Amino acid sequence: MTPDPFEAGIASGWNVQQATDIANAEQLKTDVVIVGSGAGGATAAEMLALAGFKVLILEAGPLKRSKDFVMEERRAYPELYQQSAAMLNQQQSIGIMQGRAVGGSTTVNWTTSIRTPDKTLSFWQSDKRVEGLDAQSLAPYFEAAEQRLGITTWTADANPNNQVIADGCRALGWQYTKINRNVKGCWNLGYCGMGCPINAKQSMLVTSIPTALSHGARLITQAQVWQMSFDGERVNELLVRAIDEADRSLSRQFSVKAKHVILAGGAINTPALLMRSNAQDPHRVLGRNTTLHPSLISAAIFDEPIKAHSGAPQSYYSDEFVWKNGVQGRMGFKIEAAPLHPMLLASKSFGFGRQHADLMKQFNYLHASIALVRDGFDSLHGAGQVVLDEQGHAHLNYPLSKGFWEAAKRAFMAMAQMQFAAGAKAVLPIHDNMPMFESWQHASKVIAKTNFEELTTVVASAHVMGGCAMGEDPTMAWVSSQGKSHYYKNLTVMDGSIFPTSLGANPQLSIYAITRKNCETLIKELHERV
Ligand SMILES: Cc1cc2nc3c(=O)[nH]c(=O)nc-3n(C[C@H](O)[C@H](O)[C@H](O)COP(=O)(O)OP(=O)(O)OC[C@H]3O[C@@H](n4cnc5c(N)ncnc54)[C@H](O)[C@@H]3O)c2cc1C
Repeated sequence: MTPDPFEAGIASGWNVQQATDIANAEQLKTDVVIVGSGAGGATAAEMLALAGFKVLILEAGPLKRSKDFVMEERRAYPELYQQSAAMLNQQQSIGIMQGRAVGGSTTVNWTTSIRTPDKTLSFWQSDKRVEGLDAQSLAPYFEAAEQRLGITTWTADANPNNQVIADGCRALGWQYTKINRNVKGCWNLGYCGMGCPINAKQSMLVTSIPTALSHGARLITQAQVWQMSFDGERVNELLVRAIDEADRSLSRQFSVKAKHVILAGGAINTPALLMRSNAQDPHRVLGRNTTLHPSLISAAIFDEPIKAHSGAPQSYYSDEFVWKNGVQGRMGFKIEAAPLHPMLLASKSFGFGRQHADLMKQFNYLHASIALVRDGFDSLHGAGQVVLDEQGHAHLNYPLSKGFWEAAKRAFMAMAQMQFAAGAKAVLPIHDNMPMFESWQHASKVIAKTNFEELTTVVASAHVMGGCAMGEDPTMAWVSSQGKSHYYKNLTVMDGSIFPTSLGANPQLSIYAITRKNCETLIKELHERV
C-alpha cells in the first residue's frame, strides 16, 4: 500500500488549512489563486508551484484521505460528492455525479484514461473556432500527463463485468479496446468510486496536489468561492465563504486578491460562479451547451457470478457506435461497463417491492453495460444550460432531446445484443415496466416498439462538461482556445467547462492534457507579468 502523502506532508509543514482557520473578513494576497482542486485545478497548481509562483488553492469540498476511504457507499457519497451523489437536472430525469473534495472528481472517478478522439478535436477546429488543439499539437501533453499519472494499459485480467463487453463484441465482430488506467500498485478492489483506500489511483489527491504543496502552494479546504468582483478588464477580488462538510454555509467569510485567477470548479460550478458574479457575457454563452454524455443502462443476468462490485471498474470499451453516423448525424454512443454497488444499483434501477427485491437478490450475478451518448454537437444532439435560483445556487436545465431518445433505442438494442452474444441468460434494459428478456429476438421486438422518454428511463451522468466554452469567436465562446477569458485579462479557465461539445470519451485525460498545454503558455506570460 502506498503511504498517504498528506501524513508526512502535513507533519513537514505543508500549508493546509480549513476556511474556518482564516479570520473573518481577512484579505489574503497571492500570485495565483486557483478555484477548485480537481483535474484542471490541481494540474495547474502543480505546474505553477514548480515554476516558482505563490499559489493558493481554494477547494469547496473537505480534505478526505485514504484513511477516510472505508469502501462504504453510505459514507462516500455524502462526504465526497456534490449533493451526496443525488444531483438531478431540473427535469429530474438525469442523475448527475460530480466530486466535491480535495482532488475533485478525480478522487472518486473510475480511472479510465482515454485521449480526446481526433474527430472531436477536428470538429472543434472546423466548427467551434478552436485553434492549436489538434491531435499533433496535443500529443506531447497527453504523453506528459500519461507519464505523470502512470497511465498505461491495465494488464490484469478484466473482471467478469468487463469481460462481457469483450466477449460480446468479439462474438459480433464489433470494435472493442482494452482501457488505460491511472493506477500504480492497484489491488483490483473495485471501490474507486468511494476513494482509493490504498492510494493506488493516481488521482490529483495523491499526485499533483502533494507536489504543489511540497513546492510552497497553500490549500484552503471547505472554502467556497461565492462571488468575484471586477475592476474594468480585471478580476479585483474573490469573496470566499467557509462551509461545513455537508456544504452548509458558515458565518465566516474572507477575500482573496491575486495577480491571476484560475477557475477550475468544473462544469456547472465554473459558469455558475461567473454568472453569480455578473461577469460580462454580451453573447450570453455562459452556462450554455453543458454536456453530460447522458448514459443508458442495460443489466444482464449470468449463470456464473459476475460480482460487478469487485475488480477494476472499467477495463474494456466499445466504440462501434460512437461515430457510425458521422460527427453530427444521429447521436453516437460509447459502450462501457459500470461497477455495481448496492446503493448505486438500487438508485439507478426501477421497480418496487417484490420486483425490486428480486433484482437486488441477483446482485452477484448482474452485469451492467452503459451507453454514453455523445451530446452537444448540434441542436438535434441537445445539451443543458446552467441557471441560477434566487439564492444564486446552480441548477442544470437539460431537457433530453428527441435525438437522444432515438439514440437510446439504438443503444438499448446494441447493449442487449452484446449481452446475449456474451452468454447472458436474461437482459433487463433499465426502463420502467420493461420485462426481463430471455432472448435477443424477444428483446429486440419489444425495444423497437418501446417509447423511451423522460422519466420512464434511467439516465445517469458522471461526465459533466462545457458551459464556459473555448474558441476564438466570442459569440460562441467565453474563453479563448488557451482558456483565457475574452473579457478579463487576469482570468483563465482550466477545467472541463471549456469543452465546446462533449468528447465521445471519458474526460479526465483531455482535461489534464489541455490544462498542461494552456498552463505552459500562461506560465510564460506570467513570468513577464508577475
Ligand atoms: C463517479 C465518477 C466516475 C468517473 N470516472 C471517470 C473515468 O473513469 N475516467 C474519466 O476520464 N473521467 C471520469 N469521471 C469524470 C472526471 O473525473 C471529471 O470529468 C474530471 O475530474 C473533471 O475535472 P474538472 O477539473 O473539470 O472538475 P472536478 O475534478 O470535478 O473538480 C472541481 C472541484 O472544484 C470544486 N469547486 C467547485 N466550485 C467551487 C467553488 N465555487 N469554490 C471552490 N471550489 C469549488 C469542487 O468541489 C471540485 O472538487 C468520473 C466522474 C465521476 C463523478
